[in-house]
Amino acid sequence: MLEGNNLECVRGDRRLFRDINFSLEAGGLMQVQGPNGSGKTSLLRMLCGLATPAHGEIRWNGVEIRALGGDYYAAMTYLGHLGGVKDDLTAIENLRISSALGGVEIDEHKAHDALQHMGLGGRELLPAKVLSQGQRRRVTLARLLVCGTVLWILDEPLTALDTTAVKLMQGLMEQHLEHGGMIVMTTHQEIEITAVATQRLQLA
Ligand SMILES: Nc1ncnc2c1ncn2[C@@H]1O[C@H](COP(=O)(O)OP(=O)(O)OP(=O)(O)O)[C@@H](O)[C@H]1O
Repeated sequence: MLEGNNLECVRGDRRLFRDINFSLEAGGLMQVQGPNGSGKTSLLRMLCGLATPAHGEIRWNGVEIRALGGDYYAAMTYLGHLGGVKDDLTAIENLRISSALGGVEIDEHKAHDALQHMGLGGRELLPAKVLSQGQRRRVTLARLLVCGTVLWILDEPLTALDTTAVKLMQGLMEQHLEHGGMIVMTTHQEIEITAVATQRLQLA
């Protein structure tokens, strides 16, 4: 279970939010919503330990995430809105390296299969710089097929995706939730995801 207790975020001289509370259980989806600049990315960065709350705490299965360290990272995958795809590496290399950095080593065959599943068949060996924005996003999202983590934290995962890829992601996320996974995500796009428990966290 992921819990946020009385979370507060201060950026520069601005308080973006305070008193944010939630708990997310197996099979649960939390959609973080709010206008540009309301603090959605800041909240997600807190939830994956990249930023520290000005106040409050984040717990994973009852333990503060900073105390858990590597055990938390083994359970969680964070995909930031920039994607982190490296221009000079091929799609396969990008996927294998980002997976390894996330603690999961995959061979070329597995990377190939995941990229093919994401509709990138025939593009796997091209340097990422020649891929379209939507194709680059698909390379980033292919991580979800190989990571094996229970908690996905996704910042604007649907940006630049066409309708086919949005449907693919919808299916992938629903399958993850059906199997007891958890997802925290932001999106400015409309998407209906079936989950046993969906909650919306609105930032002002
Ligand atoms: N390191 C920082 N120092 C000062 N201000 C920051 C810093 N990082 C973010 N901010 C500010 O915090 C606010 C919230 O940023 P954040 O990226 O969390 O918003 P968001 O809700 O994700 O926005 P968007 O919908 O545009 O992605 C913005 O005004 C941003 O400029």
